[in-house]
Amino acid sequence: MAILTADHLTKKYPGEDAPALDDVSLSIEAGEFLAIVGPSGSGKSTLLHLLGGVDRPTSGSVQLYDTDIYKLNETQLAIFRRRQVGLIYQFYNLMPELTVAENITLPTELDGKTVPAAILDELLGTLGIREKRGALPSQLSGGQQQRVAIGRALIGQPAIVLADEPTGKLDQRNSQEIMDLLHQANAKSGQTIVVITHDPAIAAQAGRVITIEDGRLKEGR
Ligand SMILES: Nc1ncnc2c1ncn2[C@@H]1O[C@H](COP(=O)(O)OP(=O)(O)OP(=O)(O)O)[C@@H](O)[C@H]1O
Repeated sequence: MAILTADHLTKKYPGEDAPALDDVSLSIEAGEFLAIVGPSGSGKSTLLHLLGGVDRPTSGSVQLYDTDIYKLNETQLAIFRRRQVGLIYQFYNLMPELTVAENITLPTELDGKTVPAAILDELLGTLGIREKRGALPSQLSGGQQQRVAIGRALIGQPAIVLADEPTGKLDQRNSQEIMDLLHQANAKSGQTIVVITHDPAIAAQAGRVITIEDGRLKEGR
């Protein structure tokens, strides 16, 4: 069953001649682990942002479950994104003044809900950062910060997790550990995951790989 369907997505940034993304259509199955690869500047991040409702396309549509997300107004889209999309970035993007536990529970709390203590505890344990729950991001290594970001993305069991070069700043061992956590969420909970990567070894572990070149979708496997 397709969880997400992107139809004829085109994105032209203001002032740019060529579109960053040019008529891309794809569908993502529930429970898929998809890697997006391609040269620098080819449009991978632009595609990821459009899949997650972070930016708006110039034309085309994205349907997540039965919601045509770009028909939503800004407020509706922000709420939808918070509930249905987990975002992970290369630079972690944690709130510096919040603790590990507070960073992870923030999206849920913004929704007016509380994360049960046992669920938070289990997730912290899975991520291997239980003893860091009261620490601030500045007191953590890069790998630990990315674990927090993964926790924040997974806690609400979103429809889809979108990760933009999640291991781009990490050494090989930490990179593999981060990927193992994402694969574990995919295998155990059926979490649908899309990862942009430049690393062939990481792409090789995905269930499907698509290639973006010059804003267009090339053949994948
Ligand atoms: N906000 C923006 N305004 C104008 N142009 C942009 C903007 N964001 C991206 N671009 C341009 O769109 C094209 C695609 O960028 P994008 O970041 O999607 O590529 P990418 O494949 O993710 O690159 P990288 O692998 O280097 O992260 C590039 O030419 C880039 O310069």
